[in-house]
Amino acid sequence: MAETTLPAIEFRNLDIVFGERRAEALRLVDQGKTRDEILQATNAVLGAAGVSFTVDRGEICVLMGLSGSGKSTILRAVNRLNDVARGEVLVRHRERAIDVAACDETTLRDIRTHTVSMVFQQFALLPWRTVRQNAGLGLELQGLPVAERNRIVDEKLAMVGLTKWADKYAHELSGGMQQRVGLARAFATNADILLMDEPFSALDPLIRTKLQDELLELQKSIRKTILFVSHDLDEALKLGNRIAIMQDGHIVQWGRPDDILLRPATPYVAEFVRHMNPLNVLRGSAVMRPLHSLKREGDMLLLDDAGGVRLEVDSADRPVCVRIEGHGGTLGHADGEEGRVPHACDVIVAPVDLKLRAAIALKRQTNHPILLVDDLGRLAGLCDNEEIYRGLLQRAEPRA
Ligand SMILES: Nc1ncnc2c1ncn2[C@@H]1O[C@H](COP(=O)(O)OP(=O)(O)OP(=O)(O)O)[C@@H](O)[C@H]1O
Repeated sequence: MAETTLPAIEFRNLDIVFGERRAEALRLVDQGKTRDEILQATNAVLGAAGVSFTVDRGEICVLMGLSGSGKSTILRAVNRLNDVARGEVLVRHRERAIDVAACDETTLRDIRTHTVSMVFQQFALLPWRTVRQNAGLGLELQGLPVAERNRIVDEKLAMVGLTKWADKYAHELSGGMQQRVGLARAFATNADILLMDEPFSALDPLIRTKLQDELLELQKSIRKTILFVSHDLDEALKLGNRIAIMQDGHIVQWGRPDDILLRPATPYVAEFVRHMNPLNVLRGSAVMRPLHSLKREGDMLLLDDAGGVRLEVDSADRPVCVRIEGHGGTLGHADGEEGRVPHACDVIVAPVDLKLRAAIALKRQTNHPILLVDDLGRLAGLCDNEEIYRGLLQRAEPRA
């Protein structure tokens, strides 16, 4: 595989078993026995079974599921804190895919020091060290001289807004601040992969939301690969580029947030998503009527059933102009985040990743149809009332 396309992490048919009678437990896994049956027959706990998925570089992948479903078990396999019974855990390390489950101790140490860094739920700060010393722990293990260490740490403490607290001790900080130290410590090592095991769940809801926002903001510049454990679907949908939903050691669905919301794969997932608010999760691309299903007449696309609103596109399907009941109309370009159009218009053009919330704001403001275009300005689809209602009701258009 070309080095640039190597995923950051790849799990291949991973089984993890806690207990003495591993081989017997694995035989029962192969026979399709459940975790309970395996426990009863062998006294071994099935931590994870048949887990396969990839995490691309720069992606946030969230492992989500009820308590005991196996999220931490999988996360901890990435730096071999858990033994793998069967399968591979490939980690991109120094431009090569290394099977952490099978590599030698020296390589493992190198991976833990330079490639994979962990952020814990309970912050794990050493009480006798200052914030700066805690944040520099990973760099100390890398053997960096103190001046260099402090330079990097101060930079990371600034990133998480803790510059003024560098010389304080953990007990002098609030929970949210302590977790910011945890983040600074993980960022400081320059590891490409961050493992985050429910990092915000010990915090109160307001601080938790704030740290989620900060993480997303930071991620725009740091572009780390993050494997994040959460038992909260709201958090998973907000943070994850992709989400793996776990049940009893198995991954029951792995996909993008909109896929999980619109196409839950099992009743268990459907139960999770039933009460979710789709407004902040769904984007135009997930609900739009795609270009190929719009009616065409020559180089005109009909945007309403009566054929009164017609769009002319060029040879690359880029919107050129619009005609309303035979008269020339104007196209207005909206920003994708806020849902605002700069001037009066008849039809709106917006980025295909327009949030559903922004689409509703635009409709409310103008009541015009919304054309969704890709990065090159080519029409991808139409988002009008029908598509918005469908999204709100979390009903997927049958796949074409
Ligand atoms: N070191 C261990 N020894 C024995 N059993 C373990 C060990 N680690 C995890 N388990 C068991 O494996 C199963 C999965 O645990 P895991 O911690 O991965 O779940 P989780 O989804 O992360 O749950 P939580 O949200 O409660 O942390 C549980 O039944 C747990 O008891």
